[in-house]
Amino acid sequence: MTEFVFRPAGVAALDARLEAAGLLDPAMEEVGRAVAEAAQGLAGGGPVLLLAGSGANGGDALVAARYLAGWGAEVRVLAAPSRHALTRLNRERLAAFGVEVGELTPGAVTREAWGSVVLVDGLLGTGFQPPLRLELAAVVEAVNAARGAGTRVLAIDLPSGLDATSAVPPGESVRADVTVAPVGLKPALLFGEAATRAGEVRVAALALPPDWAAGEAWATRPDDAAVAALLPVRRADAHKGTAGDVWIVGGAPGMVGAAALAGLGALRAGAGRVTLHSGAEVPLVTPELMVRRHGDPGGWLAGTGERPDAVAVGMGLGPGAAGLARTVLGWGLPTVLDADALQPELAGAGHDRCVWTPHPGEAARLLGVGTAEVTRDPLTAARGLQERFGGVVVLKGGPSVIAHPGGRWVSRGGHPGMASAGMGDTLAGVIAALLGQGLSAADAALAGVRLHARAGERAGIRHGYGLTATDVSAQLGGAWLDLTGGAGRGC
Ligand SMILES: NC(=O)C1=CN([C@@H]2O[C@H](COP(=O)(O)OP(=O)(O)OC[C@H]3O[C@@H](n4cnc5c(N)ncnc54)[C@H](O)[C@@H]3O)[C@@H](O)[C@H]2O)[C@@H](O)CC1
Repeated sequence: MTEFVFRPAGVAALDARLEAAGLLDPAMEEVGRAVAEAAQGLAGGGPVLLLAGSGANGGDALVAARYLAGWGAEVRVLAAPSRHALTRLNRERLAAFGVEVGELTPGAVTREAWGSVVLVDGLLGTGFQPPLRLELAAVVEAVNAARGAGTRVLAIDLPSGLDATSAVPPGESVRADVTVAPVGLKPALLFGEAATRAGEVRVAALALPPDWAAGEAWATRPDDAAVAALLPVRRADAHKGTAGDVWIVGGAPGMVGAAALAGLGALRAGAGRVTLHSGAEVPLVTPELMVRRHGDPGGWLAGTGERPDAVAVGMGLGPGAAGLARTVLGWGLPTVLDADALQPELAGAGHDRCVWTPHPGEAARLLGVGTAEVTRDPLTAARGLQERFGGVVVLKGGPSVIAHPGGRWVSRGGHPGMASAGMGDTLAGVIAALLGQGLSAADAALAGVRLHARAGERAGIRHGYGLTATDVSAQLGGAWLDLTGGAGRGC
């Protein structure tokens, strides 16, 4: 399922539409039921403690308590006073089930958590405005202490205390084992330290009018079927001339490995022919990679009339890369700009066939901000880069963000072993290969990132944290088959 990613403003807008259509009550009912089902699965028949805050997040918890009580589970409920109409209504409905609702205090949480197998955190969701007020801070501490003593914690929408938009928790927050997110994900569930506090994230789909969720989403996370549909299908009479002629422009003395890795990535992602243009002597990484050395690569690029189907420029290129990149951009061909070609002076030079592939440090350089600002909110950073540089931006990370003129995608998968030098060079080659096979810049970026991540997952099984970019390249063909469902498609 392709998932939506919302910011609080999008959630509020969706709520307003639901309310205007008289659908907010059924929506909260659906969320509560999904939470109850997840809690029941975790509790295995044991007692469940539900904590309800003063907003709609608390309302979700009260609905969940009603379902659990109706299914015969032992439920304990502690709730804050609320002025939220639907939350109050659901508290009244719960009373009809004979469930007593206790006052939400840190002491009560500690007491009631004792013997509870699962604790449901419905304290705060997208309506949280940091910092956490003192009385709730102590409740959060009590929740985490209960978890430390063995109670499983299920958060509704977000672990309480996380700022929905930020990868950096504003302070202490609930640490959850499972988070059930209504309608879609929030950035905090995807990125950085915040995401590590959410545990396993499950999206609870709601019955909404078609297009409502898409209309309010800040980004989407496409599934593998959507990515597979982008990959080219070859005819039986395909030959190297139809599979894309790719150039890699990179490699300076002492930095030739980066360009060689990009070349290898392009070959393994199906490019028909890959030529590495370099100002340095490049080692033979594989005989299929053609290497052309130029005394003055910039001069040669400026003068040559030869043109490939796609170019990747910048890997290991060193100083002067911006000038070379500008020349290549001037050709208007499908182009990947990576590493040293990612220079602020190229702002506005992008065109609709180019893909910029910065990691957070490079993105910070391009935006003129600190790296922490980029990693705190990668979706906003990627959008800012796309607006400033044009084309498509892949902001690399776990997960990566792809910003294109129509919106933003968040990638899936990958492996922590991919945190090693050379991975980005391989990715640049992969995206160039897909461009060379006729994909648009946005599609090549999305499909390239997912292929690379899938190859990393495969390589990770064998090599764990010791996996290298070369290992990932070697798995690209298998990753392609995983995504498309087998060999020979279309032949
Ligand atoms: N469209 C959707 O996605 C739906 C969302 N629902 C739920 O609605 C939630 C959002 O509800 P609300 O907007 O009512 O917001 P929340 O329930 O997240 O929080 C609002 C409450 O928290 C309190 N609060 C805010 N900042 C605080 C702080 N720093 N310290 C202590 N207390 C603080 C406020 O006083 C307010 O009472 C979502 O997270 C989700 O759980 C569902 O109920 C229905 C459908």
